[in-house]
Amino acid sequence: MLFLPDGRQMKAADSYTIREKKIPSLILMERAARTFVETVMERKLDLSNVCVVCGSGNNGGDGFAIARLLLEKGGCVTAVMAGNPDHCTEETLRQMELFREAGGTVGNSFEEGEYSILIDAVFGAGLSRRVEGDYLACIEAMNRSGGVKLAVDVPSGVSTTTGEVATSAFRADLTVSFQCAKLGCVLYPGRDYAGEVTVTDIGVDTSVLEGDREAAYALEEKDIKTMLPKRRPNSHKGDYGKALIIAGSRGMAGAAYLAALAAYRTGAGLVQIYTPEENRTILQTLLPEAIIRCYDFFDEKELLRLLNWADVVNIGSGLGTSDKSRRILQTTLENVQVPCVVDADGLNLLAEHSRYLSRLPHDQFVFTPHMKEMSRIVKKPVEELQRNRMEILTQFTGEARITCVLKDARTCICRQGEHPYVNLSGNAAMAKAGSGDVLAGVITGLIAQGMTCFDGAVLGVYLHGLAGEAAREEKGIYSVLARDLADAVGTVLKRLEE
Ligand SMILES: NC(=O)C1=CN([C@@H]2O[C@H](COP(=O)(O)OP(=O)(O)OC[C@H]3O[C@@H](n4cnc5c(N)ncnc54)[C@H](O)[C@@H]3O)[C@@H](O)[C@H]2O)[C@@H](O)CC1
Ligand SMILES: Nc1ncnc2c1ncn2[C@@H]1O[C@H](COP(=O)(O)OP(=O)(O)O)[C@@H](O)[C@H]1O
Ligand SMILES: [K+]
Repeated sequence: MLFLPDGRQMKAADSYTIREKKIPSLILMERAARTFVETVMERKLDLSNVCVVCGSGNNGGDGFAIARLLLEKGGCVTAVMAGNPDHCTEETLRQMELFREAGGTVGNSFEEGEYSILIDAVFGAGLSRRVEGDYLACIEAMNRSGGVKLAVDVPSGVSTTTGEVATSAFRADLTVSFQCAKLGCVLYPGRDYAGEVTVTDIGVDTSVLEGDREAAYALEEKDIKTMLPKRRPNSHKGDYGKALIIAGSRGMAGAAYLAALAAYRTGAGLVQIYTPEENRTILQTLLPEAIIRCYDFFDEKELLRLLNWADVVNIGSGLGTSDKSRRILQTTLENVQVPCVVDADGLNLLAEHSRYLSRLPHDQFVFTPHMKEMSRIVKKPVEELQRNRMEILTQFTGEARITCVLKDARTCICRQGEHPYVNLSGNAAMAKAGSGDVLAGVITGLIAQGMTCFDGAVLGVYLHGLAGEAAREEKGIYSVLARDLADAVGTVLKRLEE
């Protein structure tokens, strides 16, 4: 598992390390600079005309230390103090002095031009407001200049909390981040400004973040094995859960198919689809392994019987928003006693009838909205959600007390009392109809096998992204279909088995 702290959280970890581990700030700075320069040397970059632009905070201190170490490597290096020297931190002043003692010169304004390497050490994790005035002009001039562009810790101008760029930010080819990638460098648009992100170990103790429920995590491939439900030799289908998929409407049999297929591919023992009568033949043909139960009209008794049968329910993919669908959703939300994944039209109906939210019989619900569906639920524009996704998601899950998977190129998963997760797997091949139905099916399949709603959601999203990577490998970024994703879940799980 990786921490993805924002600036405040990283500062807390830095301070903890300085205070409790007795590692002086100047030593951490020296380590940061050394690992940065190691990265430059490993990549055999041209040191013939290096410019390091420094701010007055500790990011600037890193910059001066980097300038000095590159000078020692034989580089031709100039440094620029872009900030107000009177506001320099003690460490930054000391680093500037050391650079001068080593023979370096410090300019006081950045000259636009051609460099072999241009290093941005203006702002790091301490950015606290919009970049304006001389700073803005400096960053824009840096962006117009030539050379390999490297950012120290964070590209200046990117919010470490949201990834937002309020005015402008440095456009890096490579960002060398210390100890952890910062949250804002994995969320968009910050991700685009950061370029490639590499993380170096400078010995900051991040254990203090374990106690901070706001600090975000990301899964890594090595985490999956311990999380995946086990399959025992002496077992039968009943041991891996009965999943009820309430999905599909006229012309939308595919959504039910994809969700059910994905639940099976993920390992669910038995999948039953509840869908309109006209989908019977299609689904029976596409997925003979599933039980197909069909309806012509709303039959409350039958629905309650099915809800009673299931170990996990998945409702909403392609369900439609007719009155019949609404009644099915309402009955399900009010009566289901097992974990329940609500997707797509289930969420659209819920947004129209927000009173259903206050009547959920328990907290074992997983909502899987994409940005537009979430905007309908929380009644905020998509742009606001994109700018401030974590805060809005945290507030929503605090009030609704459910697990919520907010889907996007960087999907975020939240539940009150848990660390939020940001998903780092997947790619743009997945931006295609039906991908979300597959995700709902994967999460349902994991919960069917006994995972909690939150763990099933976190792992499901990560696996779904890995499946996207495997499918892209085989079919290419343009041609992956949602059903390839469901099949690729199998490829990924098999790889993990080996
Ligand atoms: N001991 C530590 O805390 C360590 C810090 N490190 C480096 O220090 C950085 C964090 O240093 P700081 O906390 O000093 O923060 P920064 O150097 O990122 O910047 C903070 C300074 O910029 C000002 N500022 C913030 N936003 C501004 C804006 N939009 N316009 C104008 N001024 C603005 C602040 O008032 C403050 O003076 C990290 O990113 C990392 O590079 C590393 O050296 C490792 C150790
Ligand atoms: N560019 C991308 N990078 C990574 N994942 C993506 C990208 N685009 C889409 N996805 C993933 O694909 C899924 C799309 O879901 P959704 O929009 O609900 O599709 P649908 O409703 O058509 O099934 C989500 O899980 C999302 O995270
Ligand atoms: K920077």
